[in-house]
Amino acid sequence: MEEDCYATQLINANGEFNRDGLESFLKKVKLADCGLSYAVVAIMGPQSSGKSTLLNHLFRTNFREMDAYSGRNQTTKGIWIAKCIGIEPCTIVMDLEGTDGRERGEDDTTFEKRSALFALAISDIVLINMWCHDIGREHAANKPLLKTVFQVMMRLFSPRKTTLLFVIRDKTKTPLELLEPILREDIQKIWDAVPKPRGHENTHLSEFFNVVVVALSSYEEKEEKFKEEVAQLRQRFLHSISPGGLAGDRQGVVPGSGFSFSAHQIWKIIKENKDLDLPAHKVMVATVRCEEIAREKFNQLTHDEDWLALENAVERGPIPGIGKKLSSILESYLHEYDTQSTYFDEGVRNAKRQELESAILDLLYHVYTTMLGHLRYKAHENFKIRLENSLKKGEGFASSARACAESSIHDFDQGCADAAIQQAGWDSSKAREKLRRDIDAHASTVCSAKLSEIVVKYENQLSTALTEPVESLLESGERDTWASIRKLLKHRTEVEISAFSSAVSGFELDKAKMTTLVQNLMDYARNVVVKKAREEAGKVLILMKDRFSMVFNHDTDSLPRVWTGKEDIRTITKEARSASLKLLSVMAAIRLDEKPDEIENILFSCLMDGIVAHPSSRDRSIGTSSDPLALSTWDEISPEDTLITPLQCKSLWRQFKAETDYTVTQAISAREAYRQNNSWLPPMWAIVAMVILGFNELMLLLRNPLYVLILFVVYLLSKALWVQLDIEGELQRGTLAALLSVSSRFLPTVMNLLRRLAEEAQGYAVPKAPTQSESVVSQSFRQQTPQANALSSSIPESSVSSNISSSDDGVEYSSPNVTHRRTTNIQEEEIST
Ligand SMILES: Nc1nc2c(ncn2[C@@H]2O[C@H](COP(=O)(O)OP(=O)(O)OP(=O)(O)O)[C@@H](O)[C@H]2O)c(=O)[nH]1
Repeated sequence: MEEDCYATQLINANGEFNRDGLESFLKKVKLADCGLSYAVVAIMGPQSSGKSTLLNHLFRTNFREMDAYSGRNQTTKGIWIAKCIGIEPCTIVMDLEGTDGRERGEDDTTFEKRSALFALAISDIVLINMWCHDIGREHAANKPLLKTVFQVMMRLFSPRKTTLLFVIRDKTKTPLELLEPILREDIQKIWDAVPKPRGHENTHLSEFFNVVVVALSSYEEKEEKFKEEVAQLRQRFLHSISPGGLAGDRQGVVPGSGFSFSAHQIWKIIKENKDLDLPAHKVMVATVRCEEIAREKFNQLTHDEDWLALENAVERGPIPGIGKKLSSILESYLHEYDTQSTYFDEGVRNAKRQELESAILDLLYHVYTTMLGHLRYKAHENFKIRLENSLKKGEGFASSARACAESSIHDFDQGCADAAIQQAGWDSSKAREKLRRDIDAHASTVCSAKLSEIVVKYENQLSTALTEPVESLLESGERDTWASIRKLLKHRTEVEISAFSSAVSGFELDKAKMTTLVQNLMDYARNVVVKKAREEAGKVLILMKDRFSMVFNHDTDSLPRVWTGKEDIRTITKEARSASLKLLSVMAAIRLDEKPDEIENILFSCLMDGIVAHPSSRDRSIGTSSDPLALSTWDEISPEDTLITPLQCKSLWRQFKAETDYTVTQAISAREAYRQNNSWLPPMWAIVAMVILGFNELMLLLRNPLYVLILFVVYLLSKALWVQLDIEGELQRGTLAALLSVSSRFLPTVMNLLRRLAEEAQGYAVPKAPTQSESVVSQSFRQQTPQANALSSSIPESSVSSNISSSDDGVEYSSPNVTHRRTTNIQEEEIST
């Protein structure tokens, strides 16, 4: 199939540029792929001078030719363009509207000039078609054309060399060797006559043009010869752009991809009648085209499937080797740009390449920063896990945090290097700093938490080690209580601080921080003691009563005291109160600073020595400066260390005394009762009086044996009654009670005794009756209430037998001793509560 020349009208008769037509034509001839390897040929000459016929034979195009039989009418309007068939490299030929045409008249001069300028601006070879018979003629048709060509050539302001190929048509028998000098002379004359711009006055024609002359036989008369000569001429167009070829120096040539834009711009400038600066135009074309190529490449990238997949994937997580992938994308698009822009002006090309690279990098930067975000997050999480594992292994916090931070940041750096694009030189230092800050913040949080755990642990240990011993020491209320507490506090604090220091050594805390923590621990220990002391001070009255009861009710061997009448209750009471007051003096203030004070002396002098002890003296004492307890502070003790103020001490002492007085009273009652119970014999003076006054009767009895027998029988009966009536037991409950009891039971007992004697005398076997003492004791035990049982179990056995008896009606009653024990037990219950 024969190749098409794609003839297209480039500019119509009205001077309108067919941009779309040209684009379409260039696509068909694939000029963009040619780069700079293409040539442009134009033909100009008088109308109907056989231009189209020549081009069609020379380049196998199909420009419209005039029918030889229809007359010499204009066939080519405007400028047409077509591809030369079979000419390498790609050659484009332009057929210009003929000059000097009858239809256009004088006005056509403008179009002639414009089309001539256009042809000269974009063509490498310009064919000037002329009749042979015009050579040497003064008014030849080609002279105005040449003048126009030279004039417009001046406007290009370019020393570009274009080949002017003069094609002499219908050559005559005159040999070309004779015609050519004449033609060149004509050309030179015209050149000389054309006004030249400043600086080009003496410029030679050859600096702008290569002038070549060929002559062809008449197509109409010697067609075969014509075709033969045209075929020869065609050979000169093959590889016309090669060195030594027919084309000019091609300095203004633009790459094939810019041809359309360039041609359009040139025509625009020509139409606007502006000066056409070809070098500037070349730069302008390069700028526009490079921009177009760069824009096209950028758009292609934004729709690139690989890129879009990468952009989506990076949102979901880190992508290994992303830097290389991004680099590859960048390189491939820059390479395409380089390939397509390679023939444009180097300066422009490089500038636009940088712009394209920058735009692509801006696009890729988002992916890079997202990737950095993933890397930073991952490194941060890894740091947390590593630190936790390291701490679980028991390694020191500071060294673990350091090592984990270094390895996490190292991982991040490696990730950054992996994500980096070589061409970009992006800076990851900000993300690195952020990661460092995050790691430091996390390490700081963990450090604080771990330190808090350790601090709490040692605080608890301190609390455990101090609370109960301090409580015990305070409740002992000894003179050296506070010295012992200070010693205990110092010892336990030292032990715990030593252990604490070892425990936190791995944190590598600075000296100030360590000092603060140790001080806090010391303060905590002190506060534990203070808190305990305040707590104990709050229940000092109970403790004092407890102490009083302990001392009062127990002897020196800590055995429960029995009030036998021998005890010195006054001394014992004083001792017990003294112990309680000592406890109060211990509880009155916190003495952790080893400063001497007079609290104990003041309390003893004021309260034990009776200065303000009596309630009646209260009103007189309070408010007087002479009473040391009429104050709300102790002299040597700061308000913070004061647990019980002097006024409170006084008040507590009054309350204490009031509540313990009953105990003392009970003790005194018990002692008196014991004494009475154990002294049933008459006083010594009565016995002596009885012996002296009854001496005669005694002697009388001793002298008469019957009296002695009667006395013996009376003794026996009396003894029997004594035992039967348990008179000794009755007397222990009091004389009056004994008399009443014995008198009420005397007669029945005597009767019972006599009855039994009578029965025994008559020989009846009388069952043995329990003895009075046995029945009384068993009855007594049977009739004891549970409370009495409890009481009896809490007091000595000897006391039970002597203090508990039963009445005739079976109701139990207690001696004063029993009452005293009840009181004691009630106090004990209060203390234990
Ligand atoms: N005498 C002569 N006539 C020719 C020659 N070549 C073509 N012609 C005739 O010239 C007439 C015009 O031919 P075209 O090729 O259309 O001429 P043109 O210059 O393209 O015409 P326009 O495009 O209208 O300017 C036709 O009738 C051709 O037969 C030639 O070599 N000698």
